[in-house]
Amino acid sequence: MADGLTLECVRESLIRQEDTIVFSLIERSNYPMNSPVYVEGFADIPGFTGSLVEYVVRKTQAVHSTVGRYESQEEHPFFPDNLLPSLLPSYNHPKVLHPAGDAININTTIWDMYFNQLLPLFATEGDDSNYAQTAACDLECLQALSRRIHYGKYVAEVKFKDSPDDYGTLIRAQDRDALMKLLTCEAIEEMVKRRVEKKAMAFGQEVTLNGTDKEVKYKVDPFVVSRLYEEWVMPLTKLVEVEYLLRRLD
Ligand SMILES: C=C(O[C@@H]1C=C(C(=O)O)C=C[C@H]1O)C(=O)O
Repeated sequence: MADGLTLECVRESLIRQEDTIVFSLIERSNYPMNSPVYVEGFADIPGFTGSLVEYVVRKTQAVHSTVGRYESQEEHPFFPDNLLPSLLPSYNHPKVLHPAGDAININTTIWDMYFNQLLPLFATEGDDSNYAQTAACDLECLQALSRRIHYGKYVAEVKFKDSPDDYGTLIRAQDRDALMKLLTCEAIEEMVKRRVEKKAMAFGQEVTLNGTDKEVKYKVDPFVVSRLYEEWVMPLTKLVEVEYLLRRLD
């Protein structure tokens, strides 16, 4: 995103990212829970002791880092240790964020939320042995959620630029609670919740050719998607916003 960062274009990006999140949850819902994917040591991979999903995320993100994925300020790896630098020439991604924000990475919290809170809400019980496919879907969900939540840095930057005096006073006082209050817009949050619920209905509807089906079935419960946003996605985005603002004048 170029220098002309506005709240409107930041909000548009968040709206587009809702589509990616809803679709990634729908893709994951094609598989049951497949719990062996999450059991440490189950895959018995030589030289590796974690779970299959951890293996897939680590290896995929390691490859992506060698082609420059994490040079973009919009991207955050789940396992930042030991990532290799990019083999390609720099893409010259515009650096619109304050460099002190680069250190903010809450993917550990996102990982925990996804596996311990969200997945049990929407994955059906069962095991169909599609472990690699399941782990690949989890990776897509995690990346989509991580990108959206860390986009809070852009939200914070644009809000700071729009009202530098109001934010500046609170940043100098390092007043976390007041910053949270100032950046919160409840009317927007209400719209986000309603919109993602509607998207889950529209994108996840089972389409049939005969019009006699009385009960519409959804691949992912629209209420779960709305709850995901209310309880985790928006609060974590705002947490990133506050963390970013606290460092904005460093
Ligand atoms: C993104 C914004 O800032 C805050 C974060 C929101 C979110 O995570 O969706 C929504 C409203 C605000 O509380 C905004 O004002 O648009």
